[in-house]
Amino acid sequence: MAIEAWFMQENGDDQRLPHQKNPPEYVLMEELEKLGVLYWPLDPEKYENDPELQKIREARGYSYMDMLDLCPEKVENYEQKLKNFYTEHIHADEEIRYCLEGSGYFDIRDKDDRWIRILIKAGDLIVLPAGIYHRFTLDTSNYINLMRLFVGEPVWTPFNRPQEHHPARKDYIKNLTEKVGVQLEAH
Ligand SMILES: CSCCC(=O)C(=O)O
Ligand SMILES: [Fe+2]
Repeated sequence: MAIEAWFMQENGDDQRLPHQKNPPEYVLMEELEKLGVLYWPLDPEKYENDPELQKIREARGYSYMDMLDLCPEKVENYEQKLKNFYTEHIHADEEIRYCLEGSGYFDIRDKDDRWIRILIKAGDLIVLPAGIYHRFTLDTSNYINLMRLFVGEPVWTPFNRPQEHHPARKDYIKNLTEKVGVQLEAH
């Protein structure tokens, strides 16, 4: 199964709706790859003892892992956390999430600063590169259970936009410029 992604139609509607354009404009994995996104489809039933997951963790140094079961009973400051997740931000490191149950949307900015909405569902392991502007929302299913991975001691700190002088942002832009030859405007 491939990952599903599309350019967003931004309007004032509920963030949990798909926000597809009419007609829809889908984005292929190869375009996401150019933006630095990585993706593996895995078997979520096997997550506790999955040689494929193990291989990825070893290859990329993902030594740390924990679970984020996004429901109001299990998460402190649930509403505030959801708000923070949907505030456009970057991190100094990769954001690595493996969806075990439920689903949700990761929105990322493309090279022209357009929002691409990525549907993440059970079995999807996704890596967002350090320095990419992004945000996250639940979808109308209102539930997701995620594995969080990290290289070494985890740092989850979000840096809200604008962050044009953040080293991770500068590095990201530099890589993107070299890779696809685009010049991003500072915002
Ligand atoms: C719910 S995981 C994704 C949210 C996010 O972008 C983050 O935690 O930094
Ligand atoms: Fe994030």
